[in-house]
Amino acid sequence: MATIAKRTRRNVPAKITKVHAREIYDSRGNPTLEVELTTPDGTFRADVPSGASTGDKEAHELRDGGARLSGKGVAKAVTNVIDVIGPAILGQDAIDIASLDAQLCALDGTTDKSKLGANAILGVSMAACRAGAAAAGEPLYVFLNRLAGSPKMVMPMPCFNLVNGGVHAGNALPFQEFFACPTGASTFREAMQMGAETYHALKALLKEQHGLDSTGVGDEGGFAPKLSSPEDALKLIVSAVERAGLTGKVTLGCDPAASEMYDKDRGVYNLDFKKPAAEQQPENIMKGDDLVAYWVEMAGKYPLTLLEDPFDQSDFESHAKLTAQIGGNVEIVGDDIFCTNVQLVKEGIERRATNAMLLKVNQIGTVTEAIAAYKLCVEHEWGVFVSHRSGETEDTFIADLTVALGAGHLKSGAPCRSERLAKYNQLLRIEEELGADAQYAGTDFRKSGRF
Ligand SMILES: O=C(O)[C@@H](CO)OP(=O)(O)O
Ligand SMILES: [Mg+2]
Repeated sequence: MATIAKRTRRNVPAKITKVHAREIYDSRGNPTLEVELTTPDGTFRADVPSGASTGDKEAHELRDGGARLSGKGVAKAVTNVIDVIGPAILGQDAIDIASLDAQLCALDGTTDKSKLGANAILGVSMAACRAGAAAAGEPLYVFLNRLAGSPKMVMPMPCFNLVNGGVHAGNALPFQEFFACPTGASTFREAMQMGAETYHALKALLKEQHGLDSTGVGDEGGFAPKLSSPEDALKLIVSAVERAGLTGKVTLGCDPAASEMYDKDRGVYNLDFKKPAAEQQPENIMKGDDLVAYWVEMAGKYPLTLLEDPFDQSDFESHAKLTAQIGGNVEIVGDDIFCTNVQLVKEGIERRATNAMLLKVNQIGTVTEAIAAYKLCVEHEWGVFVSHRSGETEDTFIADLTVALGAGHLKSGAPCRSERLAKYNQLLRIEEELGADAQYAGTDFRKSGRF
């Protein structure tokens, strides 16, 4: 950590002198929010991402009424930042993130941030962290590490989303994300190379087996081939890993985003939900227990190390059954079921629903609350998997946050497309800056906050 140690922490107040916001566009071509916060150290920017397979209990993303071809705008959220939040926080110290975030929550006054918008609030919270880091004279990841009181900064194991399905792609694949996880790398740089090589091997395989038109990509940069069987996707990644000469070093992960395939009225999971009714097969309509058995089978057949949202967000029972059966070997991550919300995570811990939480800052709306959810997980020896959203920007905040927390793993899509690579490339820079002190999580990726 040579470079960092040489810096002297300034810790001068970072009085906020101006708050500005504007509408920009995300990686899906939809409007999203950008915030700029000015202190004597300069102007600090943060962009807010946006999800497609959102959890029912996520903090409220404020969108304007009416539909444009590019999706609903965020003009109201922009106005809330400029006219409501700005005047209220002028003169505040951006170094004191906890107080600032508490003030933002109080100003909103609702439990789901629906008055001002979680997007408006989060943009200010993230930009303030950047201003605070500048005032302290530290890189963002060091500032966030102290803010979280996390014992160790760790380079995360990146989970590369190589095959896209679900609501992120136009194919018939029911599961949303299939990951290649370079657990066997020894540095983050090597993990990146493994991810990129597996990606290229997969592209070549897809061309050979499914033709040129199979190499189009989904929302997160992974390929979206015309497959409908999830097992075919798992097999393809196993073959790509083999072709890249990385067998044993790269394992698999999957986020089926099962809330999307849950038929509430019938209480069943429909793995053919993207197919016309006439083509749906009875064996692909499953009850909770059938799907538990399906996942146990998949974990036995494939080198699966991580499984996110294997059931609907309301189905704590099936989550708990699966965690009891395979949780020792496979990290079972809750995304829609917890929404980075301390109250929901508490319930999950009591019911032993999973053994890890997905952390998305915009699901809860302030950096402070996301850190609180992280701390609760660490106390209970749960994993914390940091995540981008399917609608992303060039903002790299989550890269710094993941290192800062020592969360051990993150997902930021495929190793292609700049909004995804922005995070991975920032991690390459951080690893270089940490120098000899950089520790890569690798096979220990589940030891979030306990390295
Ligand atoms: O389900 C997820 O984990 C995410 C990110 O990959 O997708 P979205 O942002 O659409 O919710
Ligand atoms: Mg998910």
